[in-house]
Amino acid sequence: MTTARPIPALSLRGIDKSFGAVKALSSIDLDIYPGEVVALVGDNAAGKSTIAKVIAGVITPDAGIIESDGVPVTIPSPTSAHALGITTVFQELALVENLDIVSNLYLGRELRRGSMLLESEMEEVARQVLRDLTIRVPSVRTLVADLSGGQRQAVAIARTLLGHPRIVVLDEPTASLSVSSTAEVLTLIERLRDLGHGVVLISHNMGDVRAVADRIEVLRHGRNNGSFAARTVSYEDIIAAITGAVDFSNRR
Ligand SMILES: Nc1ncnc2c1ncn2[C@@H]1O[C@H](COP(=O)(O)OP(=O)(O)OP(=O)(O)O)[C@@H](O)[C@H]1O
Repeated sequence: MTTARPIPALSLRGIDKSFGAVKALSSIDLDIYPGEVVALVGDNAAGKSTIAKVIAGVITPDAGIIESDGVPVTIPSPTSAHALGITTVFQELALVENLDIVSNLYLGRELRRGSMLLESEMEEVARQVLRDLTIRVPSVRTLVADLSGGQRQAVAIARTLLGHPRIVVLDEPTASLSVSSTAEVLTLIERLRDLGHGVVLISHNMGDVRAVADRIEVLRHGRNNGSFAARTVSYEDIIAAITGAVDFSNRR
């Protein structure tokens, strides 16, 4: 007896996107399942960030179908992405250095009663979110300026969780992090999966990808070039797919 796979939380089919003469995406397919880390890998200009932006509602595709839980949808804006339970943490972290963790978590969506900020309520939720993700910081009142790179990335990810997303897209979350900070962020990604989120991990770092991904989707020149189970694929096959040494475009 075979067990049917669940319906993807988000499914992209035949997504095209051009910027003038540059065809950034050509008929891209991508499925994101709950409780799974799918890594999106590929060389520079392969189209990874463009896909992240399509999912985030930052850019609109020229063609293709997007389904959320099997239902056709459009994602014309970041607000509509949020409404579908999609949250994206882009490379350039949008944290404010001279504010503390609580203020950063709630930036632009502070809890208020009338004109009064509900500081202790925000502090309590902040503690809970950090606890759920097993993120260790000196205090929720520590300034972001005093955090390590890994802790900052963790706070940026925790911030997205306040919106109770189903899908978390992480664009190069370990770029420019130290070895120990990278390890913290990878543990956090596993935690997100264990909490049932569908995670899209965009990364150039094959070590990171192989450490946490369940599935690896390779892009080359804006096209799919293979879908691999991370546990069993060889390093050589991934590199061959990324460089185009082997055409894996039918392997889906
Ligand atoms: N806003 C834009 N205007 C014009 N061209 C763009 C734009 N965004 C992306 N592109 C082009 O689309 C292609 C795919 O870019 P994208 O940023 O998605 O690649 P990537 O795989 O994320 O690359 P990298 O790993 O270098 O970040 C590139 O050729 C890029 O120059």
